[in-house]
Amino acid sequence: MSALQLRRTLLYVPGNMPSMLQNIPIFQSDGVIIDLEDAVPLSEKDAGRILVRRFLDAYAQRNKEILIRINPLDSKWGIEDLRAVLPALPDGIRLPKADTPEIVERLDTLLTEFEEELGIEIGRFKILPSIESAAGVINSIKIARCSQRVFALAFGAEDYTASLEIERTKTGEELFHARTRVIWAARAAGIQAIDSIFADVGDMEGLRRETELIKRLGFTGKSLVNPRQIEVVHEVFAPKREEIDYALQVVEAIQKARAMGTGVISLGGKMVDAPVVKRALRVLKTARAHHLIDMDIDDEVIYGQE
Ligand SMILES: CC(C)(COP(=O)(O)OP(=O)(O)OC[C@H]1O[C@@H](n2cnc3c(N)ncnc32)[C@H](O)[C@@H]1OP(=O)(O)O)[C@@H](O)C(=O)NCCC(=O)NCCSC(=O)C[C@@](O)(CC(=O)O)C(=O)O
Ligand SMILES: [Mg+2]
Repeated sequence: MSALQLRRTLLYVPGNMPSMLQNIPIFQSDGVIIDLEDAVPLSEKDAGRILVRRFLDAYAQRNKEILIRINPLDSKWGIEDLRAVLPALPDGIRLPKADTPEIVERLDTLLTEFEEELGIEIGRFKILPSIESAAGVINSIKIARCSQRVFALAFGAEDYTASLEIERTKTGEELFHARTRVIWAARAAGIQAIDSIFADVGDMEGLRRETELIKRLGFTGKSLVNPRQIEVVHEVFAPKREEIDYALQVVEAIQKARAMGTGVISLGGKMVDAPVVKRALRVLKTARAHHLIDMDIDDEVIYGQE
């Protein structure tokens, strides 16, 4: 069984704020994105990257995935950001404004050069491209496939709406097509899809509604700006007891069907066949990753034994 790495919550932490950085070890998010880009004012770009390097050097017992959002590669800070932070071995780089596959390939090449210089395994540093413009959305399938390092696509709704010169609303109609294309691109490439931030940190019900929506669309996680948002998003992504119970019934039903020599069976009046079983196994793998069940989930249930 392939284990599922949960990335439900990636919390942004501004790289120029020592008081916020120091709490990273205690946050319950699946990962953090230490930001050197938009959260850090121009006057603090240099101080910010030095602070982040010091913080990472001291954070020996890493207990969550650490990504660094560098400044765009074509800005005057991007390469300096990489030079400063990579020796402290973050897990990967979140690349903002990833509008083309070429810019991601350029980062891939730079990461290889740094890995050679540092004498570490080639491919160690991962890439999370941020799709945050119309060009990025259109190119998202090429971006998802252009490097082995790309483990997910992230959507950035704030810059996306700014680039389209439109307002971002809480109902999100204006984001629907872009979100869907980012999800299609990521899923077609077999990688995860991470939704944008929800900026109103006081509106927990709004956050819950948006998270329920983006989960239904197919995102596997969400970027966050405030630690108080973590719990709500984890609650939404956790499979519900009824879903787990139904998934267990589906698996039992299909095993019975197979024993009878058929690939389809009725459960509570509804047809159960391979796609239903596939979804059930997904629920069970997610439940296992949430420690809600401890059984082994066997992909052979879908495909049968040879
Ligand atoms: C939003 C707000 C100002 C609210 O402040 P408030 O003061 O009202 O928050 P409170 O809840 O009162 O804070 C209670 C306690 O938690 C501490 N605390 C709060 N937030 C913390 C945190 N993030 N990390 C650690 N600690 C934290 C705080 O220091 C305090 O600690 P203490 O004083 O000790 O009690 C604050 O959260 C914040 O700055 N967030 C990060 C903002 C940021 O990184 N933006 C850039 C990334 S997005 C982007 O670029 C969009 C995107 O590019 C990409 C995309 O979408 O993916 C696109 O284009 O879309
Ligand atoms: Mg942005």
